[in-house]
Amino acid sequence: MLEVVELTKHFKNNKAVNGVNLYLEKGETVGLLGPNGAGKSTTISMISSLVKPSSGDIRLRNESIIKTPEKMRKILGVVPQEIALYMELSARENLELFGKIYKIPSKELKNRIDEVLEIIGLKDRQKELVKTYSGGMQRRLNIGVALLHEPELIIMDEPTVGIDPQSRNYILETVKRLNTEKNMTVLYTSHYMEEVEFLCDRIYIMDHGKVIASGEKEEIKSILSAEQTIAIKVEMLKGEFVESLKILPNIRNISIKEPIVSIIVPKKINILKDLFKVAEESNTNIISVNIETPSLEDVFLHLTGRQLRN
Ligand SMILES: Nc1ncnc2c1ncn2[C@@H]1O[C@H](COP(=O)(O)OP(=O)(O)OP(=O)(O)O)[C@@H](O)[C@H]1O
Repeated sequence: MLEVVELTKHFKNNKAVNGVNLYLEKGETVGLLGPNGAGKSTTISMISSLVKPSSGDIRLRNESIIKTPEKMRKILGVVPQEIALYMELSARENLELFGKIYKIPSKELKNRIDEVLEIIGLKDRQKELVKTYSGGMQRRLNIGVALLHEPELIIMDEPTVGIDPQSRNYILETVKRLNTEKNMTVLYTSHYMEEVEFLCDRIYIMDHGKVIASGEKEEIKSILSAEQTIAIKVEMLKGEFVESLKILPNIRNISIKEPIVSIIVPKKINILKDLFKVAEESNTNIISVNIETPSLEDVFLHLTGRQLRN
């Protein structure tokens, strides 16, 4: 349905997006993951024809839309990162106003607004002013605006940033429903691994303007299939214990979230004997040892050497 080819955007010397290739099939939910500044928003802005690419192409059903952005706008709903609503109007009034901007015929508009209010769960509060809404409710209305013209493709730019967990779950469930019940194609941008793991079948990981990994969720996780994460919970964490772990052979990575030390080691290696020896020598009491399958967070750490949320 959508194909992005060697897309590039330079802001003076900054290569914000540097040769990105990606595609979306109809009905897919695809995640675009990456830390702050990775180039996700710039990529989305080019797909939405808000920013002109320096080079590369964006194709909708095999047809370049860079010179004909109106073709894209017709089928595309964009949920921006920032709240773009009129605070002094009610939810219904906001939807009426945006419906007119989108030129939805007024006969149709009433039904569309009723349906959208149902989807975003704001039917009962539709007459209240947006400025009295919680952050989560405003985000839901932001999504509602993008759904008004029944888009085939929806692009969401970090739609759950800074909201309470309940609203966040509601949004995630709504996106899932739009995909399964309406066969809506979704491009979902986030720097929360767990959201992308929950929603998306296929994932692109971006860093420094480039796609550094892409594929089916399980495929991406299998990057680490030859390795395993071992989480060691200790009674009291001592520097000596960590230092001795560091010099053990075969340890790929050590991360600490007190009182748990997580290490990544090759699957074939039996590290447990060494682990208990090091604990004994440093007078460390091990409470539990858990062998875990790698998460997307581990994959990101492995690929970039950095934690995602820094
Ligand atoms: N209009 C602009 N002018 C100059 N530089 C820009 C502009 N927009 C973005 N950039 C730069 O491009 C790079 C990528 O930014 P972008 O916002 O696309 O990243 P992101 O992955 O969406 O991050 P975030 O999660 O913070 O939104 C950053 O270095 C940013 O400072």
